[in-house]
Order: sequence, then C-alpha cells, then structure tokens
Amino acid sequence: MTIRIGIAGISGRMGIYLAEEAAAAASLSGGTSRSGHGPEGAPHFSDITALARESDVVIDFTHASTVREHAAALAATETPWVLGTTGYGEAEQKAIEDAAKTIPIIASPNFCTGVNLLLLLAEKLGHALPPHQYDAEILEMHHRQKVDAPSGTALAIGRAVAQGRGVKLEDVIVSGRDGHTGPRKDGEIGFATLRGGQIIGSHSLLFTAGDEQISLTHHAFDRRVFASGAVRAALWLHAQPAGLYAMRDFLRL
Ligand SMILES: NC(=O)C1=CN([C@@H]2O[C@H](COP(=O)(O)OP(=O)(O)OC[C@H]3O[C@@H](n4cnc5c(N)ncnc54)[C@H](OP(=O)(O)O)[C@@H]3O)[C@@H](O)[C@H]2O)C=CC1
Ligand SMILES: O=C(O)C1=N[C@H](C(=O)O)C[C@H](O)C1
Repeated sequence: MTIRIGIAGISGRMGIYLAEEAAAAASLSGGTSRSGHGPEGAPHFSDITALARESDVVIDFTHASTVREHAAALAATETPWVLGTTGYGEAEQKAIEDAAKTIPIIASPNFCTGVNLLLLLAEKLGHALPPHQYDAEILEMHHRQKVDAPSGTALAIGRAVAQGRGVKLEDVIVSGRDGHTGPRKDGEIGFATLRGGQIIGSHSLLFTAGDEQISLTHHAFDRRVFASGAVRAALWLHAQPAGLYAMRDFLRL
C-alpha cells in the first residue's frame, strides 16, 4: 500500500521541499496554505480536515497559531501528525498531548539527525559539567524571515542541558541580554539570537569555564535535510500506535 502524505503549509519555504520528498518516497495527496498557492500539480485543500480525509499522514510546517486547530482536526479524523512547526506555547503543547491520546504524533523542532544527536550530547554534558564551573550558552542564527525566537531547536537544546542538570529551563533561562545585566549567575542557560540573510539554520552550544571550553555546532546547509527527515519520520509514524513521539524514538537514539 502506498502511503498518502499531506502537507500543511505546502506553499512555504519548507512546504516546497516536503512536497518533493513526499512525492519521491510515497504518494503526495496535496496540501493546504492560506493563500491557495503551492507546487504545480499538487492538489490544494481548503482546510486541514479536507486534507486529512485524503491523507494517511499529515506533515505540518506552518505557524504556531494553527496548532490547536490542527490538533483537534487531526484527532477527529484519526490522522497521524508529523509536527515541525515551532514557536508555540503551553496551551498548544496541551492540545498536542490531548490529541496524542487518539493519534500518533511526532513533534520535533528539528528533523535533522545531527541536531538530535546534539540534543543527547547536550543532556550528557549538562549532567557531567558542574553549573558553577561551566557556563552554558546557546547561539542560534537564522534567515531574516524567521518569525519566532529563540528557535525551537535552541529551546530544545536548552531543555536538554536543563534536564541533564536536573532543573527546569524556565527557572534558569536568560534570553537576549541587553543593558546593565549585572554579572552572570551560576546555572543560567543563556540564549543569543541572530537574524539575517538566508541562513538556513545554525545552532551552537558552549560550555565555557575559566580554563577550558567545549562547543558543539550544527549547521543545516539545505532545507531538504529537514524535509527528508520529516518524510522518513512520517513513514515510520504511520505504523505506530497513538502517542506522542520524538525524533529520538524514530532514530532509536
Ligand atoms: N522542525 C524542523 O525541522 C523545522 C521547522 N521549521 C518550522 O516550520 C514552520 C514553517 O517554516 P517555513 O516553511 O520557513 O515558513 P513559511 O512562512 O515559509 O511557510 C508557512 C506555511 O504555512 C502556511 N500557513 C498557514 N497558516 C499560517 C499562519 N497563520 N501564519 C503563517 N503561515 C501560515 C503558509 O501559507 P501561505 O504561504 O499561504 O501564507 C505557508 O504555506 C516554522 O514554524 C519553522 O520554525 C522550519 C524548518 C525546519
Ligand atoms: O524557521 C526555520 O527556518 C527553522 N526553524 C526550526 C527551529 O525553530 O528550530 C529549525 C531550523 O533551524 C529552521
């Protein structure tokens, strides 16, 4: 049986690559966009429910404001959901968790294998390196059109470090320092964001101490790396029972 993949956000920077990768690996059922635009020849659907009815799995790279509506629609149509959208908050997270009681969902701010390995290392380093000696700082750089900051990936890296340290990211995050900040406090996890040009996505994690520094950096050179990861995850997800999955489950990390 050929799996039919639908793309929510098919006209977007990611949507175009997702459509190509889905058509190459399985069957492209079509997609949604606000404007009605999309790749030539790909069926356009008026809304997420109409797309879901013609799809065995939906890959969604849209905007944080769509997450609650998509969660309800995909649960109601019992359609597995690959969620790549970033920048959503607690209410959206709760909607995703509720939907995962009915359908399989894989939600990830980054579908690259390399970033998901970096997340594992971040947690290990967070656990191994004492916070009063090693300052954890995260730098992310993206293209000028990106609408959310820090990136979903940067926040996931911060959460992994916090998890390794046995703390909640919300209690130690310092994002975008400016002005008279005072000296850095032990245990802070700092975030810096750069926006410009057409940088696809770069993330660095530094643990910097008085006498040494460890840094881990990932660069995405082509959006196709996210798209092919998401399509591979979709083919895997289609055969999973209801639940909320992460890339580490699919990659068996
Ligand atoms: N998890 C991962 O690996 C990655 C995640 N992302 C995330 O994917 C999302 C999409 O990124 P990108 O493709 O660059 O974004 P674009 O703005 O290029 O595309 C967004 C797509 O979603 C549609 N859309 C539907 N509703 C909305 C809405 N309310 N606001 C804006 N767009 C809407 C747009 O339609 P229309 O064109 O008609 O406006 C368009 O098709 C972002 O959250 C980004 O952070 C990006 C790369 C990798
Ligand atoms: O918006 C983007 O482009 C990207 N968003 C994701 C994020 O917010 O982490 C992943 C990737 O770096 C590109």
